[in-house]
Amino acid sequence: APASNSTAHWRHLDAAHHLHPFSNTKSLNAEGVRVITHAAGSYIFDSEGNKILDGMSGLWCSSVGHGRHDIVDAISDQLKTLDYYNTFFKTTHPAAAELAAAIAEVAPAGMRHVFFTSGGSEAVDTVIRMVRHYWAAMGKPEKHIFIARRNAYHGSTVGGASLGGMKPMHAQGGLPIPGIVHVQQPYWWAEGGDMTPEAFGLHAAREVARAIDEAGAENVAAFIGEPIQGAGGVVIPPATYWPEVQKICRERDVLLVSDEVICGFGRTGEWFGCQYMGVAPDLITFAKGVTSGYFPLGGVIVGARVAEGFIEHGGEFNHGFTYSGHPGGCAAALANLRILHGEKLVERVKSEIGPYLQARWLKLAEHPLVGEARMVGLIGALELTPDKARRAKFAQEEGTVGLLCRDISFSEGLVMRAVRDGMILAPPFTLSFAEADLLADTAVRVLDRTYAELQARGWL
Ligand SMILES: Cc1ncc(COP(=O)(O)O)c(CNc2cccc(C(=O)O)c2)c1O
Repeated sequence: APASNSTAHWRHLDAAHHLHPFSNTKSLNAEGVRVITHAAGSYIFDSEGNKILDGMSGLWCSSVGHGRHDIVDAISDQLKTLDYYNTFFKTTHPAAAELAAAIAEVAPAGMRHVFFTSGGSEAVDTVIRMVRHYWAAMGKPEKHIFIARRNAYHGSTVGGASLGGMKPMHAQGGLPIPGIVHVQQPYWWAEGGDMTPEAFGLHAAREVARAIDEAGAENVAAFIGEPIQGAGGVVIPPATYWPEVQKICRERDVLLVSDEVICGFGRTGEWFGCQYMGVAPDLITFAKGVTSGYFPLGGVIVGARVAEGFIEHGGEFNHGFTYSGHPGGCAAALANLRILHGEKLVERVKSEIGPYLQARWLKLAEHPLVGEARMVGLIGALELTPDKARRAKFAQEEGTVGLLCRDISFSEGLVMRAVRDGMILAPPFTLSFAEADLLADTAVRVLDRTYAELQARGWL
């Protein structure tokens, strides 16, 4: 039998017992899973001793980097004092109250209330229930429909996956649930045609107006969107998009929900992505970067209009989770926020490491394989194409080139994620300038190797 601390041992146990998220377990087991054993700073290490630059901050979450023992100690101290108690039935605990206040402090003006969950999907599902309850409490129960975008990602619960616009997710489980309308996404590269980005931004925003008017504004509860669509491929909307959406929603008394599970807590160089886009939502969902992934935590930040209506007229809200406000998650988030404040990491994303990496990243558009390079704060994407002028797709099945490039990147010691035939990036806020240079230099090598491989296959 393989040694108990060997790759073979962990692969054996994993293949025999572990069903992975978003995976084809059969092909994963045939290929063999990579065992990540530890992490430090901007790096992850696998059981074969490979050191890999974590260009995705895990899954968009490790904002302050790996191995922060001050967060670990804060969690440990909290759990030794209070391992668990709930926030149902007229109880709270210090960390929950303190974290709600600390989030209200950094949230956009007027957003002073927080509902806690264990992750982003639960936060999104909470919004569906909270918003519909709000409108009913306002005497308008018919305002129940949500407008969301095609190719949006809002989680993997029945509600979150229904609000999301990813067809493969809808196909498994008979989704979406009723009362959800999807509209065009503001994805200029693939859908902008001959329009300028500015014109396309307005065009995509007006799809929201059309959808609301078709459903009847009196039946529409809210619009939900990610400031920048993350899992959809880092779709950065033209600057004209969000202000127009906000105007359209205000004219029709439709609430605005900013899903900031990825964009929240500094990823764009602002505390929240809606601030980067210049809009003021009624609700914000968050998770991931609120604890830098050290402990599961998510939630909803509620603005004045909904909070006031909800508190004054909502009565008992029949919704919540066992771990809503878990002491461990709250302690992790408080320690994480202390680091974000103490090391001025949001400003660092906005004014130092963000601009530095952006300069290197945007230059990649000069590479023959890259049709567009885009980055805001520390979230970016490359669009690979065989014909830049036509923004053409590859002849091969969409995603084939992306996965090839992703595998080459891993072999070169850099994690980048593939989405369709693009590469996406979201490194830790603590990335050093030297690591940013290493990342950019490696990306060039990855693109060169991918280009050579495509030529060898006759695909270019
Ligand atoms: C905008 C948004 N909203 C909700 C969720 C759901 O959060 P939870 O996963 O914590 O339930 C997300 C999560 N985003 C997410 C999750 C898993 C993988 C990837 C990827 O890009 O590969 C992205 C997200 O990005």
